[in-house]
Order: sequence, then structure tokens, then C-alpha cells
Amino acid sequence: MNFINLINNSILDHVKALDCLKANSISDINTAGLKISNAFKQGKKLLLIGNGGSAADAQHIAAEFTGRFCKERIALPAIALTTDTSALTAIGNDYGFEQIFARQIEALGSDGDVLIAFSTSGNSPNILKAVEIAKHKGLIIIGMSGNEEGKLNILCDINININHKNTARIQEMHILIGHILCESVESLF
Ligand SMILES: O=C(CO)[C@@H](O)[C@H](O)[C@H](O)[C@H](O)COP(=O)(O)O
Ligand SMILES: [Zn+2]
Repeated sequence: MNFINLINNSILDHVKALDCLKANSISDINTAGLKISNAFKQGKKLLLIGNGGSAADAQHIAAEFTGRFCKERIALPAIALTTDTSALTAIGNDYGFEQIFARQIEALGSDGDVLIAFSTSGNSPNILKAVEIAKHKGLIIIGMSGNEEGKLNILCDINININHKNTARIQEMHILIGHILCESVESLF
């Protein structure tokens, strides 16, 4: 008994997801980096949302901007809306789980801010509600998804879609894209 087959299959699957990213998303990642840089240069901020592993991705990328990624530069304003347990539990309890991000965006989002919405299914109701209100408030929406048929795809200004069946592999591409965005934006500050 060993895990060798599982390990080989996971690596092969990861490479397939990487090929898909390379073939389809380079221009969109470039546009996303420029939009985030321009927003920061205009004094706007970046908000990030996601569920489960993608909540961790949202926090991870926000921290790269407020802290630093590869070089010394000014602190950049990025906030993950996945971290405030009081807000998440109060909004979830009083308005429903679908509203946990939407309500925070209503409170904190402004015209010209950027929202990164991570959702591997592209169909999580709390993500879709958040994107709806963000659109209404004039935020620029970058969707990171993984299901060609997800509803998120058509709601975003920039849609970075990893066409793959496996949630973990999609998330691995999302964190790579997140790091590339950090390095691209950081190079301009
Ligand atoms: O990390 C993982 C799987 O790798 C899970 O926690 C996963 O993020 C959760 O099932 C999420 O609820 C999935 O949501 P979404 O990506 O479809 O919006
Ligand atoms: Zn996971």
C-alpha cells in the first residue's frame, strides 16, 4: 500500500491546470494587475472574498499587499472580508449566510475600488450576492473561478477562469495568480 499513484495523478492534474492557465489567462492576469495598480495609485483599495480554502487565499493575498511581497515599498490597502468573526457571525445570523460579504461591501466598498472574488464553482450564493452589490457600487470586479458554466463568469469585469474539474487544482492556480498579481503590482510602487 502506498500513495505513489495518487501523488503522480495529482502532479499530472496540477500540470494540466497550469497548461490551461498558460493557454487562456495571461492577458486577463495582465489586465487585472494594471487595474489593481491604477486603483492603488488613485487612493482606492482592494477587497477580497472567498469561501473555505479560498477564504484563506483572500487573506493570504491581502496580507501580501498590506505587508510586503518581494521588495520594500509603501503599504498597499487590501482587506480580506473573510476575517472579522464578529461581522461574519452577526451578518450571517441576522441577515443570512448569503449576505456575509455583500453587507460588508455595502459598508466598506467605494466607487473605483477593486474586488477579487474567488469561487471555484462560480456559484456560491454569498459570492454572487457580493458581486451584485459591488457592481451596483461601482467596484471593478475580478473573478477567479473554475467552472466554465459558473454564474460568476458573466458578472465580472475581468474573469480569470481555470477550466478544471478539481477544486484543489483550481485553488492552486488561483494562489499562483494571486502571487503573480502581487509581484506585478508591487513592481510599480
Ligand atoms: O479548500 C477547499 C477545497 O480544496 C474547500 O474548503 C472549499 O474551498 C469549500 O468547499 C468552498 O465552500 C467552495 O466554495 P466555492 O469555491 O465553490 O465558492
Ligand atoms: Zn483546500
